[in-house]
Parts: sequence; structure tokens; C-alpha cells
Amino acid sequence: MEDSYDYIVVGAGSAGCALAARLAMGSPDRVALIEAGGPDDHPAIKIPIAFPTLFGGENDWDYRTTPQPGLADRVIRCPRGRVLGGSSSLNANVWTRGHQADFDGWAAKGWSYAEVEPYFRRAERRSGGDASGIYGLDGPLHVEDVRGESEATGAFLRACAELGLPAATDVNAADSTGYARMPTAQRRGERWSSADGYLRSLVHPNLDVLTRLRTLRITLSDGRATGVEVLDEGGVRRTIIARREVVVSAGAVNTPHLLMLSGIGPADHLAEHGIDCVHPLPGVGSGLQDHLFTPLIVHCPRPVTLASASEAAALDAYEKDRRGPLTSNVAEAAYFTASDPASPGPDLEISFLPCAFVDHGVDPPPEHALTIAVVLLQPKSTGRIRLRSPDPLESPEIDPGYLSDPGGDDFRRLTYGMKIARRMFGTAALMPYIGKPWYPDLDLGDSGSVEDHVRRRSDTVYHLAGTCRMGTDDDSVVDPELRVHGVAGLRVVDASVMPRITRGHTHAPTVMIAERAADLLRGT
Ligand SMILES: Cc1cc2nc3c(=O)[nH]c(=O)nc-3n(C[C@H](O)[C@H](O)[C@H](O)COP(=O)(O)OP(=O)(O)OC[C@H]3O[C@@H](n4cnc5c(N)ncnc54)[C@H](O)[C@@H]3O)c2cc1C
Repeated sequence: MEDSYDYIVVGAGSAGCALAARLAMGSPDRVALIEAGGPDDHPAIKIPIAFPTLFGGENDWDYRTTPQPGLADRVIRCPRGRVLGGSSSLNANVWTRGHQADFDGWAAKGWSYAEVEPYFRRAERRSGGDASGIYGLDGPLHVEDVRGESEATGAFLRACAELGLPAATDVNAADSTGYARMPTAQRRGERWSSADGYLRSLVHPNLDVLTRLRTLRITLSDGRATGVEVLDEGGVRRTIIARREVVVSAGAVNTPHLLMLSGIGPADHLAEHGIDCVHPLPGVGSGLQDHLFTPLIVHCPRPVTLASASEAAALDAYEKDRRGPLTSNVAEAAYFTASDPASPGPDLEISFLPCAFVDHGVDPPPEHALTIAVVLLQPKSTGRIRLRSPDPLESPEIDPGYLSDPGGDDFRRLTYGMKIARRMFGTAALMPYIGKPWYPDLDLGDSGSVEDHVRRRSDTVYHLAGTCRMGTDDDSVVDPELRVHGVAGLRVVDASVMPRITRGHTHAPTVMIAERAADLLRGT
């Protein structure tokens, strides 16, 4: 570790790895990538299906939300990667860019779909052919089809066809509407994270990757970010100087937390915690959005689901050539649709998981079962990140405000999606795979029972975003070049800057943000 670098990037996640690597490539600039977690050497990181086994361990920040009134006051588990690769080392491997309307809807200079599409391509290395010409073929991030798809997933796709639903050209086409298989962030049946793609596949003599180093605050002087104060695993604090810029890529929870700890945020909230407000920015931590899902689960009379993943044959198939159910990313296919015909893109994802996905998959039930997860892609409900204390080692308060929109539109759209899910389970294609309902108390014909189910069993899809929103209005936090308003030498580059959560899973768009940020920082 040196005392000073040209650029300091805080957080080696989906965005941080991509940005730091691109900044260091072919440039004389010295770059430090600072990561609170350790190396990504836990064997479960590589095995796609194993991500829930990482929850609560040393690679997870293991957060919890505040009690959620919209979800029967439940506290929701909120995993976040704390390891090289960040949440891309812990996620479900789904690679979806989102819909063109997402980026056009951001209405930020330089971020229209036409302008960001090349950055998706630059990141991607699609294997197995790309007849539609959608993907990049020589980027650092491998994208491939699931190698161990369940037979039931094929039946789900046939069920969609039977219902006359449209097939998507590809889930990553400009218009993602329709049903399709989910491409994954995998290489030959193993997870391929941002760390795999950007830190190991490319060589960067100018990049120092500093693990087990926690950033406590950004140091500021005369309205400029000058560096970061860090804590190493031995308990030693030190300051590292940024000669040019500090970039915060600590994710949608920790980035606003770090800004507030550094005196950048809502002035009255900082005052409550005795933190000097160096630069008032009311929007820091506000606008939190996440994708919420409601499960519909049935038992499956055929032994074709991921419940087989613990059997010897599955382990053998994985050991031998990385095939079989262990390579499943769990969410193998989906139908993207709009509940409102006036919507410019899908607002629901009807996701198919060939297993009983309950309690975050942490203790998978041994029974064969199928889940259709109805995912709310464009929530009206928003929440916020706040300080619990001025102590940087104390977790922030996370309140996603699930189902809190005053008009109740989010709840209505989830129940609309459940009707689609129910029709899917009633098709001839899926019939051979359908056993008795998983939840005996759920009566889909009774609105009270459905409401109770939605509130007691909906859960996060782990896509937190939007807490340091990009824009030019008073409540935005960064400008369209991702510079923190009013503070020189400081940018945010991660899922926090999304003005609106995308209509797909959030890893790919976060990588895209970093790819574009690299050009912005280098002025190219
Ligand atoms: C369990 C789970 C499943 C998911 N499944 C999918 C999926 O299948 N497909 C998909 O597209 N998306 C998925 N997501 C979401 C996606 O992974 C995230 O949106 C994306 O990784 C966010 O990237 P980021 O760079 O903003 O943050 P992160 O990738 O979370 O990176 C932030 C990094 O900053 C580090 N950090 C934080 N604070 C500090 C500090 N103070 N000092 C130093 N380092 C710090 C963290 O340890 C972390 O490494 C999932 C997420 C989770 C948690």
C-alpha cells in the first residue's frame, strides 16, 4: 500500500472492480481499490447454486431492514457481498441488462439506451453463440446459458407458449418483454464475478487491490475530497491520499452511509448524530428502491428439481465437468410483462425457480417443488438509508419501505401477477409437475387470504438501488457525470446512482454504469 494514489475506488463490487480495472488499464495513473472484505476464495462462491450458503458468513455484511409495516412488520434479511467481487460474488448469477425504457426513462444526459448499450457490450463475452447479435463477444464478463437446466424449466416455457404469451427475442434485447431463459454470469458452469472478469483476467500493474481494509470516512478539505481514512484488520487507522479523485463504489447501502459519516447528507439528520455537516445534500440515502417478490409454490411429483442438487449424482456431474443442478442459478427462466398497457416496459417479472425457494434458500427443503416468484419491477414504494450512530463500524438503518406506496398500487400489481402465476400452474405443459400447494392456508380465490400471503411471505430480490440518485434537481446527489454535487474530486459509481431501478436484475446495469464512468473519469 502506498500513501497516495491518483484514484481511490472504495468497494470492489460489481462496479468497483470494473471501474478500478478500466482506470488502471493502459494509463500511468496509480489506482487503489479498497475492499472491506477479503479475497473471494470460499469454494461456495464458484458454485452457482450455493450462493445462499454464503449468507451470514464472513463474505456477507448480513444486514437486516427495519420492521416493514407493509410486510406485517417483518424484518427482512438483506445480504450484501463483503468480499472481492462484492455482491457479484454472492448473487444469483442472473445477467439481465433491463429494458430500453429504463435508461431512456432516467432522462440523464449521456445515459439513454442508445448511449449505454455499447457499454453493456464492452463488458460482455457471450458464449454459445449470439445469433441475434445482441451481446458483446470479447469483454471481460462471461455470459452463458445455464448448463444444468431443470426439465421443469422447459415445461414453464412451454406453459407460457400454451397461454399465448409472447416469447422475448432475448431477455437482453432492447425490449425484454416476453418469456425467455435467463442468461447467467457464469463461465463453464462456475460463477464469473466482476472480480473474476476485471481483476484476474486483465493485467494491471498500476492497480493495487487492498483487501480487509475498511473505509471509515472520506477526508475533505475546502470542499474537495482529499482521500480516505481506513481501518486495517489489525485495528490500525491511516489516511490514504487521492491525488485526483475518490470514487465511492460501496453499494446502495454503504455508499450513502459513508457519505453521511463524512458529513455529506441531510443536514438535520447529520446534526442528530453530532456529525458536522461539511456539505448539505438532502437526497443522500433517500429514494431507496428494491424488487420485492411474492412466491407461489407447489410440490412437484417428479424428481427433476433442484432438490436433487445434494445427491451424489449431482455432485459427480459438477465435479466431472461442471454440469448438472449445481450449475443452476435457481431463477432459470422468466416472463417479463406489463400489468398496465400504458407502461413503457414490463413492470412485472414472473420468475420460474425449479425448487421451493423459501427463507432465502438458506435451508433448502428436501421435497421436490416449483416456485413462481412474482417480482415487482417498478415499485412506487421507496425507502431510505439512515445512520444509526456516528460510529462508522455500526450498521446503517435500512428501510426499503416495501409496499408503502399510499395508493396501494404495488400491492395490486403483485396480486395481478399472482393471477398470471396461477394460470401458469394450470397449464397442460406444467400439469405433470404440479402436486399439492405448498401453503395449505393460501386460498387464491379469497382476497383476504391472498393479502395475508403477500404481506407475510413476500421478500427481497436483493436489488437495492437509487440511494445517491443521479440528476440535476435539488434532491439528486450526483450529476450525470457521477460527480457528487458541490464536492470536488468525489464521485459515486455503483447501483446507488440509478435514478430508477431497472426492469431486470441489477448486476449488469451496475457494471454498465462503471464501464461508462471509466470513460467519464478518463475524459474519453
Ligand atoms: C444475494 C443476492 C442475489 C442477487 N442476485 C442477483 C442476480 O442474480 N442478478 C443480478 O443482476 N443482480 C443480483 N443481485 C444484485 C446485484 O448483485 C447488485 O445490484 C450489484 O452487485 C450491486 O453492485 P454494487 O457495485 O453497487 O455493490 P456491491 O457489489 O455490493 O459492492 C460494494 C462493495 O463495497 C464494499 N464496501 C462496502 N463498504 C465498504 C467500506 N466502508 N470500505 C471498503 N469496502 C466497502 C463491499 O464489501 C462490496 O464488496 C443480487 C444481490 C444479492 C445480495
